[in-house]
Amino acid sequence: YVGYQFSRQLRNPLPPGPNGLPLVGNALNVPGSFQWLKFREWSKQYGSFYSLNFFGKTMVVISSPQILSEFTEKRHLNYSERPKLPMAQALRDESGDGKGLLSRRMMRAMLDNPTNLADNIRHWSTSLALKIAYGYETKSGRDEFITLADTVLRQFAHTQKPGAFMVDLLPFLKHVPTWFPGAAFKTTANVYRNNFHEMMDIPFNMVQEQLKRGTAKQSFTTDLLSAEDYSADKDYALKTSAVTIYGGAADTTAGQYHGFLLLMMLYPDARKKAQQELDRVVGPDRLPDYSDRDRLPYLEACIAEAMRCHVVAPLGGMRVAAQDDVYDGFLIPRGALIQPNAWQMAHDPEVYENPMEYIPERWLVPNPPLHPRDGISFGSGRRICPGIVLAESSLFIGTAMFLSLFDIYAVDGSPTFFDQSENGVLDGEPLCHPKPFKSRIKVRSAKAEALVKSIDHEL
Ligand code: HEM
Repeated sequence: YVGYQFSRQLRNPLPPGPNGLPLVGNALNVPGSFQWLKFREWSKQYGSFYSLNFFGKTMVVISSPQILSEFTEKRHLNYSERPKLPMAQALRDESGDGKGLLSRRMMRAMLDNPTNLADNIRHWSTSLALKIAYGYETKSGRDEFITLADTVLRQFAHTQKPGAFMVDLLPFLKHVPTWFPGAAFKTTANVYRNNFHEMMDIPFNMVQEQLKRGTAKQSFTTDLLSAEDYSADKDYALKTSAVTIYGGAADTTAGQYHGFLLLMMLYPDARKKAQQELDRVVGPDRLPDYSDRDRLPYLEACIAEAMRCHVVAPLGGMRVAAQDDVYDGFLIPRGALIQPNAWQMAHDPEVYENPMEYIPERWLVPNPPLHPRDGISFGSGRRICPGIVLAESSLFIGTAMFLSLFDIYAVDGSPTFFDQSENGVLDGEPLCHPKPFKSRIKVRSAKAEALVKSIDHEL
C-alpha cells in the first residue's frame, strides 16, 4: 500500500501546501475557530488550491469559485459525498404563509423585549424551521421544542468543528473503552445522541398522532407520511430528512439575520436608505409582504451585501473524494477532504472592491459582481443548499418588516465597525454568528407601534 501511495505521488504530487510535523501533519497549525482566516493566510503563499495534511489525511482547500465548481459541478460524481466525521456520525448511529406570520410575531417580540435581540431571532428562525418540517406552531416565549432543538443544534455544530474531537482525526479511538485517555468524547457522544434522537422522535411522533386524529397541519413530514407510497420501513429515513431540514434552516437563517441587523446598526446611512425605500413603496399603514419584493431593490442590495460581508457558513459544505483524481497535474487522493473557503471567495479584492466594507450600492450597477448566492453562501453542485429560496424569502420578509417598524442604533459599548478578526464582532464558529452586541431598538412611530400591536389577535 505504501509503495502504491508513493508511486502515484511520484506521477502526480499532492497539491502544494504548508509543511507539517511528522505524524500529525498540519493538525496543530489549524486554529480552533476562524479557520478561514488561517486558510486565507496560507492561500497567499500556495494559491487558491492547496493541500493540508491531518494525521495522513489530505484536505484540499479551495478559495476560487471557478475551481470549486470544477469539483462540485463538473466532477460531481466524484465529489458529492460528505465526509463521515465519526463524532457527527455518533449522533445517528445505533439507533410559509403569504404574509410572514412568524416574522410578524418576531416584530411583536422585538417591541416587548428589544434587548433580547438574539433570543427573538432564534425563536423566529427555529419556529420557521419547525413549521416547515413538522407544521408545528411554536408558542411565544418559552417553547419546549425550541429549547430541545437549540440544544441539539449547538451540539451538532460542535461535532462539525474541525479538530474539536480527536476521534475525527484518529478514528481508531472509536474502538477504545471509555476510561481510555482521549475517549471522553464517548460520554459526550451519548448525551448528544440521546438529545438528537429525542429531536427526531418527538415531533415525528406528534405528526403521526395528529394524522390519526385528522389535525395534522401541512408540512414536509405530513406530506411524506400521507403519501401513497408511504410504508413504516421508511420512518427512519423520513425522520432523518425532517431533522436535516430543520437543522439546515434554523441556525443559518438566524445567523444571517442577526448579522444583517448588526450591519444595519453599523451602517446607519444604508439603513436609512432602505427605510426610505420601504416608506415609499409600502407606506406607513400596512406591513410589507412578499408581493413588495420586486419593488425594493435597495433592500435586496442590503441583503446581498450582508450575505457577502457576513458569510454564515464560512467554510461552506465539505465534500470527500470518492476515488483518486488528478486536477491540474496534482493528485487528489481517494478520501481527501474538499474544503471550500467561502469566506475568502466573498472577500476577494479582485472581485469585490473594498471587500471588508459594507457597500449595498455595489449590487445596483449594470454588471454587478458574483452574487454570494451563486456558489458561495449556499455551496454548489449536487449538494447545494436546497433551502436557498426559503432562506432568501425569510430574510426578505424579516428584514423588510424590521426596517419598516424599527430603528436600530449603536449605544455606549456597541461595536464600532464590522471587525471580522479573531477579536472582533463574530464568534468564529463553523456556523458563524455575531457575538451578542449592545444596541438600542426603537419603534419608528406611533403608527408603526400600532401596526405591531395589531398582530396580537394572531398570537
Ligand atoms: C441563510 C441561510 C442559509 C445558508 C447560508 C445555508 C448554507 C448552506 C450551505 C453552505 C450548505 C452546504 C452546501 C454544499 O455543500 O455545497 C447547505 C446545505 C444544506 N442546507 Fe442550507 N443554508 C441556509 C438555509 C437553509 C434552509 C432555510 C434550509 C431548509 C429548508 C436549508 C437546508 C439545507 C440542507 C438540508 C442542506 C444539506 C444538503 C445536502 O447535504 O445535500 N438551508 N446550506
